[in-house]
Amino acid sequence: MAMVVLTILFSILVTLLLKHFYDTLSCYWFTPLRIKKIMKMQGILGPKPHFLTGNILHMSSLVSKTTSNDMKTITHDIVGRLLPHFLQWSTQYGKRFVYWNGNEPRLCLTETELIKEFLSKYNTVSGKSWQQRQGSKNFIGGGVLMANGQDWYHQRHIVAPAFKGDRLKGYAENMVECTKEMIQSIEKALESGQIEVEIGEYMTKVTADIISRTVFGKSYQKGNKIFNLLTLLQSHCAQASRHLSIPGSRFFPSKYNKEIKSLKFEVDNLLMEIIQSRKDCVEIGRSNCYGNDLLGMLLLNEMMQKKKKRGNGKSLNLQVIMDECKTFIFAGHETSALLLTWTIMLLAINPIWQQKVRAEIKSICNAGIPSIDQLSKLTLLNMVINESLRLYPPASVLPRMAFEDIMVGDIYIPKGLSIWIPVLAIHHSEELWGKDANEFNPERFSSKPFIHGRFLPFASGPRNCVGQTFALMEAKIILAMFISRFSFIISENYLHAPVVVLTIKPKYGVQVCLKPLEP
Ligand code: HEM
Repeated sequence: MAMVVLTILFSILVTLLLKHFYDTLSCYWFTPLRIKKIMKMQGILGPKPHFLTGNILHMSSLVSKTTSNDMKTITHDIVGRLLPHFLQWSTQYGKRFVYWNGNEPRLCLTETELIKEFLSKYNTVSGKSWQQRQGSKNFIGGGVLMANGQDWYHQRHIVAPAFKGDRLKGYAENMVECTKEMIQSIEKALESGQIEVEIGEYMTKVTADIISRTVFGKSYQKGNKIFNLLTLLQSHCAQASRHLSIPGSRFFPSKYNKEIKSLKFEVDNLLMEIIQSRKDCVEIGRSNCYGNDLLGMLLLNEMMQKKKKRGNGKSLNLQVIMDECKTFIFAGHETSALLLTWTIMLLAINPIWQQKVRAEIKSICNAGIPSIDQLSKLTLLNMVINESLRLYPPASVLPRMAFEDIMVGDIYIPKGLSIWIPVLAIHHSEELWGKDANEFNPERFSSKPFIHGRFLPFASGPRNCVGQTFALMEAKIILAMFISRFSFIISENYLHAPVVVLTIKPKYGVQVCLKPLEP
């Protein structure tokens, strides 16, 4: 009898091992070969990939070469510096080519019509690849940014109302308060004799305060702590994900993997404490709502859906609620800080535009603080923000994987192929923007008809940035208040050295010399 049981167990083990072996082979060998063959048949070629690493090593060596020196002058011609592999491969293979990010094949797409079609039509059958999800799993988990298919659809519908109508307007007060604090701390620095500041630090702090208050409301101090831990966690995850193309690397007991585990535990505990105390307050009757912030909205949704016994409404479980909070902190912070930092750099080197925008703010807003209704009247400021997002889009590329076979225009995209949209290159394309594509010219956003698919700082289609209106409202409030309080020029110490570390950053920050203006 024992022998029979052992034989059965052994057979199960062997079957599982064989299946695992076949899945690994299929993931690293058969599927990539199949995709390569299909693309070749359509005349879409690309650089030869290496086993496991694909074209990653070649890309990193090109990028480290082009970014090893700082730029000699402040020019916005940065595609060759940040996406040298794109320039090389598009010259060699044309507008469409396939390259390999490890074992993940990626089709580069720059044709605006095809981008528009892909981003508007295929949101539930395309999404974030295993590599992308794995790389961010430990710091944002399964929140809306990394969710796919029906899970994404469901989560998007739950979080989207947080960025609409009165709820959205309700965040303005926080934004003004946080900006006032930031301005006071700059004034203090100037009073102490400083004439120059690294403006990126202030923008990072103010956007962190705003997002912590938006997500956690009154619990924002704990929120700030979570924010700091998440920042550390994100950088560890970025280090660890460099080895993701090696099978099983995520299980190695490396220094990073150990620290990731303990940081994640700490963040989740802090989040759980906040959630539990809100739930307790409602349960014992000390409060009649879960809070007027984003977390409160998610908890209310969870409670209402649970109550709907017969309805088929799905609720978010606690882990997803925690992941959603982390997602908003991650997605809504660095991008906004960078938009503000690059815009201030652009205005610091373009004094005429700085004066024009200041005059506009003065003529529209009382004491430089815009009300919600005044925001839409700040047209010059809006044009400057768009031009800044065009030249320095915080998210320089958009990768999405096809989970089913699809047709985009005349291209047959097999399941498992990722579409890679090089936003930065599209934003700097002379073919799409004209001869002055690399110059700062906000006028281009004044009247020219909008060509769909060529301006993608927030992606587009149903899976665009859900926080776009929040981000633009925040940017206008902060910039309007800052510009009307200080005049500024770029410091001699500023070195122009944009780099891509997930987003486009100024390598050494942006140093500006400030002069307070009369209120
Ligand atoms: C200037 C600021 C911002 C920029 C340039 C930006 C850009 C983007 C882009 C390009 C995407 C699509 C990413 C992809 O699919 O791979 C995205 C998605 C997203 N963004 Fe933003 N974002 C900004 C600010 C914000 C803010 C302030 C929030 C929240 C408060 C936010 C929340 C999100 C979320 C949750 C998603 C995922 C949406 C989905 O997949 O349905 N973003 N953002």
